[in-house]
Amino acid sequence: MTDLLSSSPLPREVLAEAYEPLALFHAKLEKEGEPRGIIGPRDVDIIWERHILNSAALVPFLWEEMEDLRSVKGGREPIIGDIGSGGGFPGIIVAACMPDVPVYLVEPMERRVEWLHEVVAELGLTNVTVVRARAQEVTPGHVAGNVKSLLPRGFRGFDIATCRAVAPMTKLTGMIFPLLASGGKLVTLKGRSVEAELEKAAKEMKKYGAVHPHVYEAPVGEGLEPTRVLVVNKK
Ligand SMILES: C[S@@+](CC[C@H](N)C(=O)[O-])C[C@H]1O[C@@H](n2cnc3c(N)ncnc32)[C@H](O)[C@@H]1O
Repeated sequence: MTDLLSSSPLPREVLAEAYEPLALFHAKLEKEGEPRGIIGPRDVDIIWERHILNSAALVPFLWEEMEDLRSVKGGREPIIGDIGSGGGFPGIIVAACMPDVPVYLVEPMERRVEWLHEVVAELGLTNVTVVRARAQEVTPGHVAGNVKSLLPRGFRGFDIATCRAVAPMTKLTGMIFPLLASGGKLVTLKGRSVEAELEKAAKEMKKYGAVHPHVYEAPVGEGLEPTRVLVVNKK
């Protein structure tokens, strides 16, 4: 099976300098993704669109939030935590597109963690740390002993948390906001039901100091269906 976008110039145009490493990721996904349970059988010919370009739609929003954070963090480089990375979405794509930003991939499942280590090595990504843990185990003040050494010294939370397809906002809020630094942001890919999710999660959002939610339509590439990005600030 061949990816519908493999002969298109679009991936290279959208990904620019990240195209080369992400083409390696694409090749690995095409060959090993389905047998290793990383992607579904119906995804094999839409890896560029559904997984790689879809994840990359988050990146312009991350640059913007990083600018915001840099101005209040006194020049300290913000760190990103991708929570529930699975096969590396969006975390691997974010790391390839932002090679100077430290990205932590937080994923509890051993099989996926093994895959993520391989991907990081094969793509030559030097800004990624794979952390085998549940979100609750990288929460400042409750960091599990076995993951402490993987996180920055004096870890006070991620400045930005990214994620895709991990949980609805009612559940995601309690998972993500405790592991964000104060003033941090959740920047997540969401489906069409995002407004309804936000409405249902009002109580949890209040409890965890999740404020100013904004939903954006995010382009994936010319001729492709856009996706949606939700940005929420931590008080
Ligand atoms: C449906 S998959 C999505 C994977 C990837 N983000 C994607 O979009 O393809 C959800 C992932 O969240 C992980 N996960 C589940 N509970 C978690 C928790 N408490 N903390 C961190 N990750 C969790 C699962 O192991 C799984 O890899």
